[in-house]
This record gives sequence, C-alpha cells and structure tokens, in this order.
Amino acid sequence: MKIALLGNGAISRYVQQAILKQGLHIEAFLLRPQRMDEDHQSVASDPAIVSSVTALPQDITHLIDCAGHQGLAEHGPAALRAGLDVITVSIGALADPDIYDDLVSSATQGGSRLHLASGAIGALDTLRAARSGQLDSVRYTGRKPPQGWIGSPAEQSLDLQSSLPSAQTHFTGPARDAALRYPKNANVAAAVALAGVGFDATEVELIADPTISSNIHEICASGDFGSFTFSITGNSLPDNPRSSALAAMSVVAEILAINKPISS
Ligand SMILES: NC(=O)C1=CN([C@@H]2O[C@H](COP(=O)(O)OP(=O)(O)OC[C@H]3O[C@@H](n4cnc5c(N)ncnc54)[C@H](OP(=O)(O)O)[C@@H]3O)[C@@H](O)[C@H]2O)C=CC1
Ligand SMILES: O=C([O-])CC(=O)C(=O)O
Repeated sequence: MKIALLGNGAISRYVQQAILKQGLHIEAFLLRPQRMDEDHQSVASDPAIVSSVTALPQDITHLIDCAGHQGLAEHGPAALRAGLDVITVSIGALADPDIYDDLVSSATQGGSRLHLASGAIGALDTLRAARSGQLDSVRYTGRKPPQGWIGSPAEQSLDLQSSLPSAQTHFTGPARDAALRYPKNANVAAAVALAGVGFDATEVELIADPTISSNIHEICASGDFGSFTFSITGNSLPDNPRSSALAAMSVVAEILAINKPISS
C-alpha cells in the first residue's frame, strides 16, 4: 500500500499522525499549488509534494481525500481513472449528480474503487441492512455549537458570533440540498442518505445550539426491520470546531481495513 494524502487540514493532520503510529508511510501530498512550499517533513520523510494526480509517484496505490468537496471533485476522477483506490471523507460531493457520475465512470474505467469513510456518524451498517427490506423513513438531525456553523449558510439567518438565546434550526429539507449547501458541515447527511433511502428522501434538520459544546448527530429510521434511533456526541478536532474527531478516525479505520484479511 503506497499512500498519497489529498489536503493538509485538520482531518489530514490527524490521519498523518495516526497512520505513522501504525507503521504506514506517506509517500506523497497532493496540495493546492500555493501550498506546495509548506514543510511536511515532520510527518513524512521526504514526501513528494505535487499538485496533480499525474505528478504523483508511479507506485502510489491509494489516494486519501481529506480536502472537502472541491478536492474530491478536482482530483478523485483522475485518481480513479489512473487505477488508484480513493478513500474519501468528502461524501457530500456525491450529492452533485455530475460528480457522482464522473466518479462512477472513472472507477469503472480505471478498475478502481471509491471507499466512503463512515465519517462523524455511526449506524450506517444498520441503514444498509434495513434498506434490503422496506425502509420507510430516515431522518437525520445535525446539531453543533454556533461556532461549528461559521462559514456556512447558517450565517445568513443567524448571528453566530453573538450568543444565541436558544437552539435555532437553520435548515430543514432533503439531504441533497443540505449536502450541496453545507459542504463543510453536512457530509453526515450525505452518508446517511447513501446508506439508506437516498439523497431526496432523507429528511435533514440542521441546528445551531448554544447549550452544547460537542457535535451531536442523530438518526431516526423506521421500516420493515422495526425502528431505531442513533445518537452520537462527538468531540471536535482541536484544529477545526466544524469537524468531529470521529470523522478523522474513520479515515484511519478505512486505511487500516484495506490490508486486513478479514473485514469487520
Ligand atoms: N464525512 C464526515 O463526517 C465529515 C467530512 N468532512 C469533510 O472533510 C473536509 C476536510 O475537513 P477538515 O480537515 O476539518 O477541513 P480543513 O479546512 O481543516 O482542511 C481542508 C484541507 O483541504 C485542502 N483543500 C481544499 N480544497 C483543495 C483542493 N482542491 N486541492 C487540494 N487541497 C485542497 C485545504 O487547503 P487550503 O488550506 O489551501 O484551502 C486544507 O488543507 C471538510 O471540508 C468536509 O467536507 C468534515 C467533517 C466530517
Ligand atoms: O464533523 C462533523 O461533526 C460533521 C460534519 O462536519 C459534516 O457532516 O460534514
């Protein structure tokens, strides 16, 4: 397994430290051209720093996308066409039908696969199993402290900088709209949609809540299997209040799963 990392933000930095502890090496970083001069020696010995898939070393087998929707849309298809497996946490990008189709046709062409990390949520296995029967309804609620929504459309309806008097809903609608409008905040909505009833039938509510200090994600689903409610209170990454630590951990888990003879 020869790994290249796409992006060098909060999730990428967590992944770098975690996989090095597991004895895996980072062979290359795929970064924006203006980021190529930054120092990455602390986490990888002499990595290649490139700004396109074609410039990656020939022996790279996996591209790990920690760069968000734009990064996946820009580099994912080229990597898949070149035969690299791609692991991504930028799942909301798949809500755009053009990007989705491009990723599917590129993987088919390259004989490669796109692996979706589970991200900041759990219970996706339950949804996947439940949809084999009739899955009637799936509702996802994402709740973060006000600062977790900074830089999102929540800013248009709420003053996130001053203290909100109470929890405020700033989005209700289908998962497709949530994922496309909140590229840094609603990847979980996309993961829930893809595992369950799809982007258009999954109902989403997004809430800025001044009474909490963690990111709380909840799924309520019902169908032939019965019903379930899943809730997780996720700590943020120290470098980015928007992103839960579990999202970065799920990327690490996905990388480690690739070399295991038994997948669990
Ligand atoms: N599935 C899930 O549950 C979750 C998914 N996410 C997704 O993960 C993404 C990353 O999160 P996080 O690490 O916290 O965010 P950060 O903003 O800390 O890091 C993003 C990194 O990606 C880089 N980047 C962005 N676009 C490109 C590009 N086109 N080419 C190369 N590099 C690029 C940024 O570079 P620069 O600084 O130059 O912009 C930056 O280094 C989020 O945007 C979100 O979409 C996040 C949390 C949970
Ligand atoms: O990290 C989280 O808690 C969730 C998140 O940002 C996303 O779904 O994009």
